[in-house]
Amino acid sequence: MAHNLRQCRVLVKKAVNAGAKALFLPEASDYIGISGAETVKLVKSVHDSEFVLGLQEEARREKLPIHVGVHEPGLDVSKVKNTVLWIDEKGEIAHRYQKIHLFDVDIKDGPVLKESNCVEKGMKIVPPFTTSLGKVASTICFDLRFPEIGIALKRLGADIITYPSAFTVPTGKAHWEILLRARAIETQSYVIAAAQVGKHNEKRVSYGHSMIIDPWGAILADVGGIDDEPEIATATIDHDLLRKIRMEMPLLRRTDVYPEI
Ligand SMILES: O=C(O)CNC(=O)[C@H](CS)NC(=O)CCC(=O)C(=O)O
Repeated sequence: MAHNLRQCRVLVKKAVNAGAKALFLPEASDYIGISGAETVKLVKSVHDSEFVLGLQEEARREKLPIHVGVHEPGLDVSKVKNTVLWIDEKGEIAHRYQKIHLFDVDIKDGPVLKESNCVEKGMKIVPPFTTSLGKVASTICFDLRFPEIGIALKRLGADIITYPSAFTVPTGKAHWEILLRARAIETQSYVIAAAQVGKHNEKRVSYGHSMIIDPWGAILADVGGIDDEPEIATATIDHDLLRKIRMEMPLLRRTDVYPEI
């Protein structure tokens, strides 16, 4: 966790130097455990986590909001919550989302992960919140595969939908970019997807390729192949473009035919 905090502090500096208005960090930026048991053993509440306290200090000092994925203690002590925090420019935790869809897979010759063994699932969509970039909405990683949550967040007013992630390499190669672009196109929103990259331990490697996508589906940034060091990407959020795309091609839903989500 101390190492991850050091890496995040470097990214904060880079974001400040780039003139960024906010910094978006990946899912589980505090740590990736080698097992469910280790994930539970390492968890700390935000009040005791040197990782979260350190980022709050950075946000306050640099007046830079930070959106970051972490683990928090579960209601059941044998589990954790997989959450993302919006730390505002005063260093306060102003918003929090808990991952709804958990990653339980058993792929032949591929990843076998059962997130629900050690993670409690979130029970609600958190409405988009106002920031100096526009209205930001949070989801996490595997949520990306469920268009419903993106569409619900768009209906609630999102301009930017975030997918902080730690995708596996095979699923990342096959699906990451196309899913992100699809979510941006169908919601006519910016998509910001900060992604873990590289080897965490003997069992886990993350695909990387943090991306920023515009509401037309164009990739504005793509950084971090699996051998790369942590890096940031920047892009401008263009509210005229958001308005233009939404006006020129209104996506009026037929909720008289299928249910509203
Ligand atoms: O393990 C932690 O502590 C943090 N959580 C994760 O890394 C999660 C659960 S294992 N990863 C994903 O959801 C990847 C999804 C994915 O790769 C896909 O949808 O293809």
